[in-house]
Amino acid sequence: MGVEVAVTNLTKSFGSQKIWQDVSLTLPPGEVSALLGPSGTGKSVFLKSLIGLLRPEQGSIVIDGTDILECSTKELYEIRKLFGVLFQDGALFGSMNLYDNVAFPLREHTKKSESEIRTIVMEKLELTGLIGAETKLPGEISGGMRKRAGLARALVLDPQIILVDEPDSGLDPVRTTYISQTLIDINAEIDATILIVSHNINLARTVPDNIGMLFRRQLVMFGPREVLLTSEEPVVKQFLNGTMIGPIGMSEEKDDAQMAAEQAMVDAGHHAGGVDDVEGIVPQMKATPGMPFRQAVARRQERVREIMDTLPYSAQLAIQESFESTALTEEFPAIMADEMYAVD
Ligand SMILES: Nc1ncnc2c1ncn2[C@@H]1O[C@H](COP(=O)(O)OP(=O)(O)OP(=O)(O)O)[C@@H](O)[C@H]1O
Repeated sequence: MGVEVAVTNLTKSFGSQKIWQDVSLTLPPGEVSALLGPSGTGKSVFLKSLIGLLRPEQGSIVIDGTDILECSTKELYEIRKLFGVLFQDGALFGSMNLYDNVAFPLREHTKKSESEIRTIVMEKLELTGLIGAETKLPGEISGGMRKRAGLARALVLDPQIILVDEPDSGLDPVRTTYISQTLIDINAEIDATILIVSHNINLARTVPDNIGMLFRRQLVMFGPREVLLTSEEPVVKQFLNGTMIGPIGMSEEKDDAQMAAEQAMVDAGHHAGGVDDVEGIVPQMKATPGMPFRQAVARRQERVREIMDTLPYSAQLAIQESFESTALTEEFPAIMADEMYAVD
């Protein structure tokens, strides 16, 4: 199972520009979490901080029991081996075909034979739907395939934590759904802790077990998906519905006068953009039939049950509903459902 990542009171600035402050969240081991937020709120900076590429000036990041802001360079090197990272553009080597790109970390960091490498590379290419494309160069394939190749490469060293920076960027909605499905399948297959950074609304609604949101240099919230998806917080509602009405502006935060002017336009019949308000919860994606049972589902139920009392009432109702429907699906074996619902 993947490891826990516990972030406490993390603050990061560049010179006098504060990116975010006092960010605290825990990525539950083996679950899929997403960090949302408008452009420029520091989501990528957060990912880079987790892997030690950027250094926040305050707080702690404890991974597998080690605070990476306090540890030695050698310890950080060891901790980094737990990570697989998918950067926005896939970060592939343009002169290498897909096979060699995916094999690269194995050739660089292990002493495995070429036949062992072949077995691993082909397994990851199959998991990411790239069998048949091994000999293609990155320049000869679509953006979606490049992302999947980047994902395959991020998986070859059996990471326990996978960081994914905007898996949807540059992809059409259908390809975004495919990569979303791939992320869920990977979680089912290797039970790694996954953090996805995105501003894609559909992905946010359907993929993660837990969701957080950055806005105005703060972590607005982080918790089980139902908390954010049922939230009445104006910034969350605006973000999830993609409209112009709300605190998120074009390039910077709005002032009250601008918000009032925009509301007046809508009251006069102007369309504020976005889809019609989506209320309630869209079901979470499941692993593709034939994949292993996603162990995170049962673990999460147990965990969420323990913190249920601390959650907003609307989230509690949605969680209860999802527990009931999960217990009725094949993904959640009946025997486990019985254990879950046993009275203590
Ligand atoms: N190395 C750096 N040096 C100085 N400023 C930086 C550095 N990296 C990022 N920033 C600044 O930090 C802020 C947050 O950037 P970041 O890329 O993390 O935002 P984001 O939320 O990921 O945005 P997007 O969704 O558009 O990718 C930006 O103002 C950016 O200019």
